[in-house]
Amino acid sequence: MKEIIIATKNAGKAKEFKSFFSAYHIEAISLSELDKDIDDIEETGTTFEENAAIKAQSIAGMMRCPVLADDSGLMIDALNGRPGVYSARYAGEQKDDQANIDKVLYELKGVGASERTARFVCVLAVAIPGEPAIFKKGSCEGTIAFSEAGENGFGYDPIFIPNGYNKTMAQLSSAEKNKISHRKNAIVQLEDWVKNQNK
Ligand SMILES: O=c1[nH]c(=O)c2ncn([C@@H]3O[C@H](COP(=O)(O)OP(=O)(O)OP(=O)(O)O)[C@@H](O)[C@H]3O)c2[nH]1
Ligand SMILES: [Mg+2]
Repeated sequence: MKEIIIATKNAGKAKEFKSFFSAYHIEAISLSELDKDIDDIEETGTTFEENAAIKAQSIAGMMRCPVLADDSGLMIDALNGRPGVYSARYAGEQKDDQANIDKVLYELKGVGASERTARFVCVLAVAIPGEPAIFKKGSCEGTIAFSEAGENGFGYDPIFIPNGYNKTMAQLSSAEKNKISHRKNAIVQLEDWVKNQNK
């Protein structure tokens, strides 16, 4: 089976990429599965695009093969787009999903249902040694719940209610999430490139 390296150490993302790529008979390999120990890549950018490019290009340079990276996050209108690019570390360097959720719910105390609009955003960057990077962006619109619900997914999924649903992303099955997510909406735009990897 063909393989593609995904420049992520996030187990939740890796699981979703494995599922997307298996449909094309490609194995998505995350950084945690490589034989080498890869140091954490500093995400010094201020946009999803910059951070996705930093992650994809640094691993492509090291491995000398095409690499896909995902930089993603949750943008909440009532918080002026925060946590945004800082979603993983919103409550501190330890990247604690529960602490991040608690911080968002605290900051949205007193904010009414109609003001709790938000979206997940995902930017994918493909770095191919010697070629310009390819970028694709996907989003998923929704609202922030008043409390957590659900066990599936990762990150902020327990407090994000996608538009058209009355449950959180974490209450959807992974198959349901993978049909509507920001990641899915970005990856479908890479379909031609993905299919070419298998030739
Ligand atoms: O509920 C969620 N469902 C999702 O589908 C999702 N996608 C992203 N996020 C949040 O945004 C951060 C990304 O930050 P990020 O792109 O820097 O990734 P990361 O640092 O976790 O891993 P890496 O890929 O950089 O190794 C993540 O940690 C999460 O907090 C999500 N939350
Ligand atoms: Mg990161």
